[in-house]
Amino acid sequence: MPVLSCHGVSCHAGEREIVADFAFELAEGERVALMGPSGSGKTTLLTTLAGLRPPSAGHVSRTAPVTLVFQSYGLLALLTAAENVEVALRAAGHTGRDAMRRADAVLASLGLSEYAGHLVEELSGGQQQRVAVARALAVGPRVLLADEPTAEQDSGNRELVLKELLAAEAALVIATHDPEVADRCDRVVTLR
Ligand SMILES: Nc1ncnc2c1ncn2[C@@H]1O[C@H](COP(=O)(O)OP(=O)(O)OP(=O)(O)O)[C@@H](O)[C@H]1O
Repeated sequence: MPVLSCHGVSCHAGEREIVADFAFELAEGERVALMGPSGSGKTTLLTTLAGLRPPSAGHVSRTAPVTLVFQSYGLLALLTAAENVEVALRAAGHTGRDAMRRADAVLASLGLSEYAGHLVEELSGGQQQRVAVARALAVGPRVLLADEPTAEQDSGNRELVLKELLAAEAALVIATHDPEVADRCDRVVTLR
């Protein structure tokens, strides 16, 4: 049984149809690259699959909570990198010291140890993007949707982000323009 599926999904912005009659199934542990030109609807589709916007037609089924890495990160700028991750861990039921320990470990895995105590607004775009990935991975997601999570990374950090995403025991959809990222996934779904 898929952990996430949708059938006949259409998404509109006003009168304009952005995604048309889209069907998709994501199996437990499967890794899918979502590709397509800029403006083809990848972000629209991911936010719809995550349940953040209703489709204008069709149906989305989820058998597990869905975690989303936002394209624009969605971090709390006046908290530190570690606090951003701890907020997610606390919301998932982890308490004080355990949340701090887990946040430190996941930030370290993404090369951010020395920035854990920095305010997000003091970090570069690429560092903020890795904090957003850390926050998503920290909660041990079963279904993870990541919107261009390597777009702001240099090649070394792109590898780090990809390695950590692929090491997660999660069913994964990665929206990407990067053919090398797509090559590392099990299959590619392309929006036109
Ligand atoms: N809230 C909105 N109101 C109007 N149009 C929107 C809205 N959100 C998205 N769109 C339009 O929908 C289309 C798809 O946008 P979306 O961000 O989903 O594409 P994308 O494939 O993720 O693009 P990119 O690769 O550039 O991130 C675009 O043409 C965009 O202008």
